[in-house]
Amino acid sequence: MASAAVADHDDTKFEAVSGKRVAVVGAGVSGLAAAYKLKSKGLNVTVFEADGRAGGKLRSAMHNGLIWDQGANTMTEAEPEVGTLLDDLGLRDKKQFPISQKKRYIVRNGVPVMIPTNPIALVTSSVLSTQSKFEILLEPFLWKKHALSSKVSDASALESVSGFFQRHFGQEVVDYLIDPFVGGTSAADPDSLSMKYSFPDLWNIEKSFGSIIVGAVKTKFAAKEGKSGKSRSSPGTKKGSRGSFSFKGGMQILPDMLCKGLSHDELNLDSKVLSLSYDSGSRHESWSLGCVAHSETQRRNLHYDAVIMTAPLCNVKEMEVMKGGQPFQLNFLPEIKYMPLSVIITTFTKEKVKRPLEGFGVVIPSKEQKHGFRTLGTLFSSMMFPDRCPSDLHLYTTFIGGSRNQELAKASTDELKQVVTSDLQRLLGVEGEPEFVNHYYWRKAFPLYDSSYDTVMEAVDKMEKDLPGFFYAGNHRGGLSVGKSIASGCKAADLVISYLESCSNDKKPEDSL
Ligand SMILES: Cc1cc2nc3c(=O)[nH]c(=O)nc-3n(C[C@H](O)[C@H](O)[C@H](O)COP(=O)(O)OP(=O)(O)OC[C@H]3O[C@@H](n4cnc5c(N)ncnc54)[C@H](O)[C@@H]3O)c2cc1C
Ligand SMILES: C=Cc1c2[nH]c(c1C)Cc1[nH]c(c(CCC(=O)O)c1C)Cc1[nH]c(c(C)c1CCC(=O)O)Cc1[nH]c(c(C)c1C=C)C2
Repeated sequence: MASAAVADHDDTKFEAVSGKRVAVVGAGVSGLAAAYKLKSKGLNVTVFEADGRAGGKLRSAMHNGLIWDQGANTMTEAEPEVGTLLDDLGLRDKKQFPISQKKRYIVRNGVPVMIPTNPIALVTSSVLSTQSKFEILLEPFLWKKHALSSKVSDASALESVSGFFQRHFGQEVVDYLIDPFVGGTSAADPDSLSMKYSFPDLWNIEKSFGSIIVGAVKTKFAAKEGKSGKSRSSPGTKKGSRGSFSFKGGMQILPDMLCKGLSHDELNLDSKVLSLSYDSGSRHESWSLGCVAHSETQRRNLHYDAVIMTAPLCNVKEMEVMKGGQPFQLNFLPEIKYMPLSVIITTFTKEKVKRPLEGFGVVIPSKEQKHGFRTLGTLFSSMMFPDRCPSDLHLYTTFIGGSRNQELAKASTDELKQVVTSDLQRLLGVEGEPEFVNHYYWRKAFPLYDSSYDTVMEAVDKMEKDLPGFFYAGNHRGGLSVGKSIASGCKAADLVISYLESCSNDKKPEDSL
């Protein structure tokens, strides 16, 4: 009964906004997820994408029986919005889980060592010295407070990831666990990342419990208790518990399926948004959007009731924005640093790989560059997903650049092929040249969530506050991962619906006059 009442309420709510026109800028996974949600609620959506293809940082390729990803390789289902979307798209059957995904390696003293995944494995592992293992064990008693936190109220908000973990677990943990984790999830280094924005959950745990170990254990128990209570009434809530996954055919399947629901008129590829204008005087469609296609010289102006912006903020900064006929200067948007990255795909015949490793991949800590390594890390793509290449080959995906080596990210395919072959020779014993090489360069792969990121978030909040009906979503807000980008897009769609509903309520008395 209760759920029927809720459904009734929701139906009236959507009736009020159905047919309203919403522009979504950017056909990355956040924009497409937002458009999908809005369309499913009966709104009229148009997606604008500057590129000639949809997907943004999800980009799969195929050639001669090889399948690889040039952008994101895997995703998780930690955000509930992801599970809902996969169900709605009927994509559960296409999910592909990596074989032995828990086997992940870091390099220590020039050789790959498996990263321990539980406390017992940590004790026996050679990743850390005995002293560091004790420091972890004794962290509840030995962790140090932020030196300035008691004097300057907001000083801890600016703390770097390395500073934070150094206080809790010591420098070796930073060098051999945190640095490779950060490298393998953002291509950044722990000195420049902000703890508050990169690991908000751990940052909050320290605020509540002090010790990370105590806080993590207590939070885990509390979550388990919550879950067991829940699972009695609704079985099957452990959908996201199997870790990272891809799709048969690569990550591109996800944007492709999202695009399938959009008609030709609803998805405008090759359409770069150049300007946005808000006019509060208009009763309907108070937003005007100017865009230009590659093939055209003339700008098209189109009208909408709301806008969801998912283009990277560096692109938003270039847009001309007007409010009430006056320029709305975006000079309050700070410059954002981006990580450049090259992704190199190689294949080697199996007999040429003398020491292959099973599992997810290997990341190289910055400290290990002294042994001559120049790559950030390599995913063992065909070990994870054997159908990605013929059975006589190994296919590898190697990442180069990031904050550690920004110049090398820009190098030629030939130079990078040598760099990758040299690192794989040391790590896996590959012999000779790769059979196949593919190179994709991301000039701005990831925004850097550094200590000035609070000014970025403040500027985004200001844009939304000063521009009614404008909502910002995507990987510049709340996290880099595919899952977090989807969640951000879905949240923006919900906010648009609430906003349009409130507009229609405001207009009702006037309408009846
Ligand atoms: C190499 C690489 C590996 C990654 N690996 C993983 C991984 O394994 N797991 C994971 O979870 N995440 C991974 N990520 C991160 C994740 O893929 C991205 O953060 C996420 O896909 C971003 O989605 P988005 O929609 O926010 O942005 P984007 O995908 O960047 O989409 C924004 C879109 O806006 C368009 N645009 C820009 N300006 C305009 C304009 N003026 N008009 C119209 N359109 C415009 C762009 O062309 C783009 O298509 C990886 C990213 C990269 C680059
Ligand atoms: C070595 C460089 C990189 C590798 N992948 C990426 C880089 C820069 C990009 C990337 N990978 C992940 C994400 C999402 C981050 C998030 O916030 O969830 C991004 C942007 C997924 C990921 N990769 C690794 C981990 C621990 C995660 C988190 C999700 C999960 O646990 O599966 C580690 C890792 N990345 C790379 C390798 C070789 C590797 C581990 C051995 C490549």
